[in-house]
Amino acid sequence: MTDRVLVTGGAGYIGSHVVRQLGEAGYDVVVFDNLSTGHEWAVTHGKLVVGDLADPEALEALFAANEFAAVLHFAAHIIVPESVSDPLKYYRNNTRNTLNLLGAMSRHGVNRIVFSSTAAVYGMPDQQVLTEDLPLAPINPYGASKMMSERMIMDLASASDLDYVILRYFNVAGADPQTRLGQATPEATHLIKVACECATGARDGMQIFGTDYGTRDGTCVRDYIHVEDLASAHVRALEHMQQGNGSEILNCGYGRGFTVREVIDVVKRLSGADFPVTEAERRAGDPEALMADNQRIRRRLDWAPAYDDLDTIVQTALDWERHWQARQNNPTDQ
Ligand SMILES: NC(=O)c1ccc[n+]([C@@H]2O[C@H](COP(=O)([O-])OP(=O)(O)OC[C@H]3O[C@@H](n4cnc5c(N)ncnc54)[C@H](O)[C@@H]3O)[C@@H](O)[C@H]2O)c1
Ligand SMILES: O=c1ccn([C@@H]2O[C@H](COP(=O)(O)OP(=O)(O)O[C@H]3O[C@H](CO)[C@@H](O)[C@H](O)[C@H]3O)[C@@H](O)[C@H]2O)c(=O)[nH]1
Repeated sequence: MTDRVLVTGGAGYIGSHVVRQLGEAGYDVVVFDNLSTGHEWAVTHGKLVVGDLADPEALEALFAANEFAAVLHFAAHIIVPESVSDPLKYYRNNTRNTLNLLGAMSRHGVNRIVFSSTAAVYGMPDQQVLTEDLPLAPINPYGASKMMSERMIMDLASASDLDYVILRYFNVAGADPQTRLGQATPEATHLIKVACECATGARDGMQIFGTDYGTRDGTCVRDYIHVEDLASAHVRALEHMQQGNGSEILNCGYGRGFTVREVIDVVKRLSGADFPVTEAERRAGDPEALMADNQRIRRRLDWAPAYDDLDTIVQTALDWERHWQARQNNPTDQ
């Protein structure tokens, strides 16, 4: 059995951290990415094939040229408000292109997949700590596009020898502690990224979306997971399938949450910067509080986080942000 693995979207934020850990674990990695939001420099291990999942010929050539032991599928569009205004863009790239990928895997006998899903598949649940067997009720096309992809994967698995690990990420943040990788998406909307851009002077200020929630300080609660811990879950998921342990659906989070105000306070304290923060209306589609019940991933993958600390998450994000801005200002000085 070969240990060559295909990583779609491996030039992006989360995929690039996973590629680094896979490379360090000895896997032979092939990244397939159209570089729409990813970066060539972010592929630190293996080979990058520039191509689009919407292109059947490129996919066919990729699978004909390589014998893959498994696929890790990250490639997607990820901006929730954009999915509301342009839903077909999300169904095309997230749902239809997952169908294209599953078709190529099926034709070429590749029978293991790790899939990047999201807490957005749960929608606006009544409870705050979420288990994997809750009913899925996404409230935006992004979440729906991922739920439909999950369903296709499960249906194909029922009809074939496909094994899968569906990972439902909660709020991913932080960066490689050695600042080799980090979130480099232009016009990012994620809370910790936005606050770090304010702290380092790349933005003048930011808003808190909603201060009248029923939480301890009125702002939304989220379960922030360090990208390195999320990456290690992927390596374990791959090993789990390679050892013949079958398919899983697993939440990826720490099981505790922080409010928006608490996150901003940590960014201010660690950076020493006091940037302007204004209070604004609730953002459409924001659930009040989301936290992962992570008992299943701990048990099934024997996964234990190494960075479960908000200061560590924010410090690595701040270090990356400073590095990334210096690099953009002096592109030759890398
Ligand atoms: N960032 C989060 O907090 C979060 C939370 C839950 C789930 N996810 C999921 O994790 C995955 C990775 O997200 P990310 O934050 O690293 O985003 P990202 O935008 O940094 O990475 C996505 C990568 O996929 C590539 N890509 C997109 N469409 C493609 C296509 N048609 N063909 C080939 N390559 C394509 C992009 O160029 C990019 O490198 C996504 O599936 C996303 O839905 C992310
Ligand atoms: O400038 C900002 C940005 C965000 N927020 C708030 O901060 C919280 C977190 O927002 P954000 O970082 O945008 O993440 P989410 O909207 O929770 O979504 C992320 O986490 C989900 C899983 O929980 C994934 O499904 C999504 O893909 C991913 O973007 C929310 O209450 C936002 O309203 C602000 O108040 N101001």
